[in-house]
Amino acid sequence: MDDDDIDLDLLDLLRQRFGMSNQQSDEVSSDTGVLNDAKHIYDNAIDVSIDMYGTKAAAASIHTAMEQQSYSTNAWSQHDLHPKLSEGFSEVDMVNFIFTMDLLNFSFWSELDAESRYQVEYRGKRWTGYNSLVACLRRALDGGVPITTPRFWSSAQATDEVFKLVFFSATDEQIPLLEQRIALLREAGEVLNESFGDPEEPEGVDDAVAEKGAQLLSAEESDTPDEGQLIEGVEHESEAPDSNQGEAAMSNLPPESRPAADRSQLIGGADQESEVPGSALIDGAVSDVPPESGPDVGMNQPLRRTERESETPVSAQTDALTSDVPPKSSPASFALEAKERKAKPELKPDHSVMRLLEKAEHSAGKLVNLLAKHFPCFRDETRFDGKKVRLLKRAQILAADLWGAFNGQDYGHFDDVDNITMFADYRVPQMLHSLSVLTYSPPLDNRIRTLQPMDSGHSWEVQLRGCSIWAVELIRREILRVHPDAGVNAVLIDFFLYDLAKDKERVAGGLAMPHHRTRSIWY
Ligand SMILES: Nc1nc2c(c(CN[C@H]3C=C[C@H](O)[C@@H]3O)cn2[C@@H]2O[C@H](COP(=O)(O)O)[C@@H](O)[C@H]2O)c(=O)[nH]1
Repeated sequence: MDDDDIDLDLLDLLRQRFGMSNQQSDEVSSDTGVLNDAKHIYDNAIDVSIDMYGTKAAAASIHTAMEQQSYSTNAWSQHDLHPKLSEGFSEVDMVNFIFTMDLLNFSFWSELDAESRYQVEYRGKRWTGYNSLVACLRRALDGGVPITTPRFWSSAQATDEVFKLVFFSATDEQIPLLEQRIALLREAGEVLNESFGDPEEPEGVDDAVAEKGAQLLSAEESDTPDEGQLIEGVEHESEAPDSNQGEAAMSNLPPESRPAADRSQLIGGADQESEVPGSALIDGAVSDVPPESGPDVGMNQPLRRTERESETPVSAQTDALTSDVPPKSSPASFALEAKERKAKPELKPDHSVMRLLEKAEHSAGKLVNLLAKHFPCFRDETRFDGKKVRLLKRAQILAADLWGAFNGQDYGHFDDVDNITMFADYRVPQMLHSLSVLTYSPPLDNRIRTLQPMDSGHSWEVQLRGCSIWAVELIRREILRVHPDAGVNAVLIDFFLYDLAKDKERVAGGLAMPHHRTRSIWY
């Protein structure tokens, strides 16, 4: 071999040494590295620590409560707004809905009070937080906008105005990071089309069909006064404040296409009757909520699960702020109404997300790594103590939501779902602190109590997120140490803690300790 020849073996060795191996371009590991990175953060954290006694007590209480409630993946479908096969969603509809949802599943917290904060009107109720996102998606689908079809996002019909109507608010506050959400959808649509699209499928959305979807948005009047339909025609009640670009853009729309916003119906959520009985605090776990401050929702008082089946689930009631209005028909029946009312545009199914799932070969870890590899917006990584750390919250919750929605079958079947960690958001850390699992240094504690934001990537934020992941891992290990057959994993513990946090927030008017405030697309 003379000097000019490239030593391909050496090149391959170097590529593999520096993680550039072209093998990786075809295959991904099933190891996400998140748990190891969380342990690294915990081992080097100085402002967040994990209390052993609090962790043991929380593990016992969480296990008891989960047993009492037979908490399982079934809880996922008990959420009133989550799409269900039984409602007429096909498998591809479900997969695309969940991908869209977890693409945008971040940063819903608001500086405003319950009445003024961003909220979405759907099925005669007002929804906030995570539920506001799910309500937006369902409302758009009811209104004939193919918001969960990836091909639509980068099509000519998906204008900024259309997106802004999808997320339009029942108050003056628009959804946080609206511009970023629109950009993420377009970017993800391009990636899906380029890397996972079906060559036989048309490049863009069928214009005539998408045009009908857009027309439904701006129709002058709907035949049936239907909260579920994107509301058209009525003059926007108030001029959009300058700071609210999204609303301002909408106020530039022709009046007939601006969403109505009848804010007179808003009823404060906090003074709503509590559905969930108050209950003794969790044995052994000291809560931040002093007893005299009113009933707290401990974990040993099972949520009235039957109510969750028949009524808006407790975790969603925080977000249902208005008077009862008979819930809107489900998308399946709406589709029939739409056929009578207008020719509901039938978009050809977009299988690109399904192809992405097939590439993961029923490995949640591979799916998470594929998402991080192909989609910058899922690449939830940062640096801590001089080391790159991966947290991958939305990539992991996407795998978990599929697992929950399909009850671990079909497109929700993952052989390694137990390797998925807690999802490092802002809600579960708050719950872990209120259970005395996480403790904070005085300056961090003060920063959170005084509602001062912290930058994305700040050491405090990374410690909160990493230590939360590790704390849930320790809770999982403790439950299985005492109850080897408990059948819990970090996903179910996380889902349970999130739902519990929402229940406590609804019943106790918010947890005594607020959550940390970072405006971020990562969680
Ligand atoms: N760790 C964790 N974080 C979660 C969820 C969920 C909802 N999951 C549903 C699926 C199954 C469960 O039963 C839930 O019904 C949303 N979030 C995050 O919280 C924040 C929103 O909070 P708030 O503004 O208060 O709604 C935001 O960062 C959002 O990404 C979860 O489960 N775990």
